Amino acid sequence: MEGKGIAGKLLEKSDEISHLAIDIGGSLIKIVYFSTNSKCSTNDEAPTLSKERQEVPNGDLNHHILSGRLYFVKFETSKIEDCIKFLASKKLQQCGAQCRHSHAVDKIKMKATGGGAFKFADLFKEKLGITLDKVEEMESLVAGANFLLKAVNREAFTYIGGQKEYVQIDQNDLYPYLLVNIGSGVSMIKVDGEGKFQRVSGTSVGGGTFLGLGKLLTKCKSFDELLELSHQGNNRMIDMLVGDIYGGMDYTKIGLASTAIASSFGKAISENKELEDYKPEDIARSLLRMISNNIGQIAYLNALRFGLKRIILGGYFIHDHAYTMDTIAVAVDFWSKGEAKAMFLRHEGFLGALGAFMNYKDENADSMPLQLVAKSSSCIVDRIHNSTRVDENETGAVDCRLRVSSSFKIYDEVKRCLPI
Ligand SMILES: Nc1ncnc2c1ncn2[C@@H]1O[C@H](COP(=O)(O)OP(=O)(O)O)[C@@H](O)[C@H]1O
Ligand SMILES: CC(C)(COP(=O)(O)O)[C@@H](O)C(=O)NCCC(=O)O
Repeated sequence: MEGKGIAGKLLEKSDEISHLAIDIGGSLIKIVYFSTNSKCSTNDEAPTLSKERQEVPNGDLNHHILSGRLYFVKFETSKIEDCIKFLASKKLQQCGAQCRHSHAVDKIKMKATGGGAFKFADLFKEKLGITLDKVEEMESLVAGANFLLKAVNREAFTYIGGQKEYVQIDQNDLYPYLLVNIGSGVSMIKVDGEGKFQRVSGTSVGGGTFLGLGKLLTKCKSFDELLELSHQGNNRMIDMLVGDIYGGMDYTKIGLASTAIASSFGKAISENKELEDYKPEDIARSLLRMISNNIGQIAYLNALRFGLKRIILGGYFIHDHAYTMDTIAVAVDFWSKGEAKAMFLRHEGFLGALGAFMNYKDENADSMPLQLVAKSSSCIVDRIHNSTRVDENETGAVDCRLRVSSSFKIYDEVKRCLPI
């Protein structure tokens, strides 16, 4: 990863990283960083920044607006060494070193969330001298989702009949909603406002289950390979359909079409076949459908439980994947009889990291939360739709402005965030 790939290229172009937050999950590490795209100075002076003094709504002139971009990078948690190398990469260290002041190494803090913020705290300290400043995982997911829904243009969309339809949600009509985060496992959170939420349910049958079972059953080596394989498959070869049980007929009395799945993987019981007799692509398809369907159903039941009409889906499992989104959306629509809507997010995998990022405080301004404002035309890098290969370690950079107090020096934050 070091020096290679999109993330490496981005860093070369964007030397001035001011804030960086990390979400270390069971499967993936997600990093969000803000960069002003300006050069670090070569002496101890503050770097030249493209900052403007700008009047803010409350008449307070003591703030700078830093223009820049939010970048999104991911690594596999099992390859945490790559992530450590990335953070310690020469470019970052150089920038930190050039901006060096008197901060003690043990003062360097980085906002971090996810279980790995606990599990790998010692590793970060040992390898990078960074203390992980932990932000609670559910709190981060909610803060990240709220930010995206409120601030980023063309972020939320519905997926119906193979079509994405972007939804601009009225900020006054955002709450309540059900946030369903499909990571290794699944968390379901009822969100009632900024910082107002309750984790109402969850299931251990999630993204980790798909990848774990998929690897065992198909010999695929990676998530992308498994998704790609699922494209070519036909789940009917393995799933037992209503028609298989009802002699090709619909079960009209209870509203089940003959093509509906009666039992996921059900055909495998009735035939005298071994695993090798099934095509890996059919298994992958059936597995993806089973897990997506199940999550869609549990999400709907929880929405029903609390009278929620809007279900927002996040987590890297979704991965902008057409079949996954379609299955979940159809499941929610089917069980709710059209009453509830499933919505997806462009930056679905980065809710936790974004939320941890939002947790930075401007220590020069009475510890006010940093104010991050996405520019209106923030869809910089659109992802390849209908493809399972969004292979770059980076997705959809977002143009942003960061409002900080005038006494804030960007290099202070660089020192706080990065190894020096
Ligand atoms: N490149 C990848 N490697 C592994 N899993 C991936 C990858 N891309 C997507 N996934 C899916 O995303 C899930 C992890 O989602 P994520 O939101 O990052 O959860 P976590 O925080 O538990 O790591 C995996 O279990 C897998 O289903
Ligand atoms: C424990 C977790 C919050 C960890 O988050 P993750 O790394 O999976 O994103 C999540 O895996 C989860 O909610 N699992 C489901 C546990 C349950 O409710 O049964």
